Amino acid sequence: MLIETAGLRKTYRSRQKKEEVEAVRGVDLTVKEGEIFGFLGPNGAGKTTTLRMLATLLEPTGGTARVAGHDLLREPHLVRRAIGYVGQSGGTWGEVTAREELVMQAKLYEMPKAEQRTRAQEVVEAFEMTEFADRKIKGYSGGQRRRLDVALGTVHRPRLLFLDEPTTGLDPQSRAHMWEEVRKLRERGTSVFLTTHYLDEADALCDRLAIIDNGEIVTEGTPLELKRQIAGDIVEIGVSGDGRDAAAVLADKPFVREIDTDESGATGTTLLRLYVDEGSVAVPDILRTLDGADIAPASIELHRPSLDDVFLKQTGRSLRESAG
Ligand SMILES: Nc1ncnc2c1ncn2[C@@H]1O[C@H](COP(=O)(O)OP(=O)(O)OP(=O)(O)O)[C@@H](O)[C@H]1O
Repeated sequence: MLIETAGLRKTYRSRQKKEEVEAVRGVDLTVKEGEIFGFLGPNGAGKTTTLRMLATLLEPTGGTARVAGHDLLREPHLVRRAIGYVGQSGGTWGEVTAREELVMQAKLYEMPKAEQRTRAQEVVEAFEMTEFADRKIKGYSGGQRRRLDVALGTVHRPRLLFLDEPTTGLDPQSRAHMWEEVRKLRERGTSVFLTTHYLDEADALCDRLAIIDNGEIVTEGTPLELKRQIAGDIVEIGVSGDGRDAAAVLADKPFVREIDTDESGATGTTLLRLYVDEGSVAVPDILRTLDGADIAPASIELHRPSLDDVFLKQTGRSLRESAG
């Protein structure tokens, strides 16, 4: 295991020690060598706090962890040597060039002088930065700057790279490019632990992920495993009123596993969320049943479970909305 934590906790105390924020409330995690592991959750869920603890930048209030073969609390210096860390955007800026920053980083990690420029060149090529590596950073686009941030984290060839929201604020093309860079890191043998509040990013990029909410892990697995927790399909039906009549007639149907009622839709309507075995078979039957009870649905929609449905099922809220 590359990362193994047990009961990892962090409580922030205000200076007057009056207020306490339980940012991380006992996290048990395992990350395997060679994985892209995602930590998905809404704003304030505790993602950055966990990541900074694992990267030795923040002292845990409780719990234990091994990172890259070393005890996080007893051997932080050995952990530090094995990992790379890229914080939320805003790291690089200024009059120097990407190449100069990379050489600086190599120096910082005490690489022999002869190797510093060679290593910088390798990283420039690996991250396809040749075109702009010798220009001043202040003229870079957001995507170029972010690419440099991540490149800097890899100069000393870490086994494990921590990335805090690597694509936040990037345009779709730069995001796609960043996903490719992260996949290439894995191909070259670097494992990646990243945080994100993008559902599609967690789904497309991560081998495994944990969903965190309110400082606690809600669920963990491969994107496919998580979506399979919601067996079958989801049919969403909009009905006027409180939806009780519709829910009552549909609840008796053998193919309906569960019905959730969501009143947050348009005024005067209710959204019924039906978890069914096979959506395409269920929809005609649902329509017939509603028709038989003289209920005309305002909308009906069939969809395969997404990671948002997993979050919704576990927390009762949509991550799409909570992430802001
Ligand atoms: N230095 C601090 N002092 C007090 N409270 C803090 C501190 N840093 C974070 N918190 C609180 O801890 C909780 C978790 O914050 P954290 O930054 O880990 O969340 P996050 O999931 O990374 O969110 P985001 O996506 O916004 O970065 C939040 O309620 C936050 O306000």
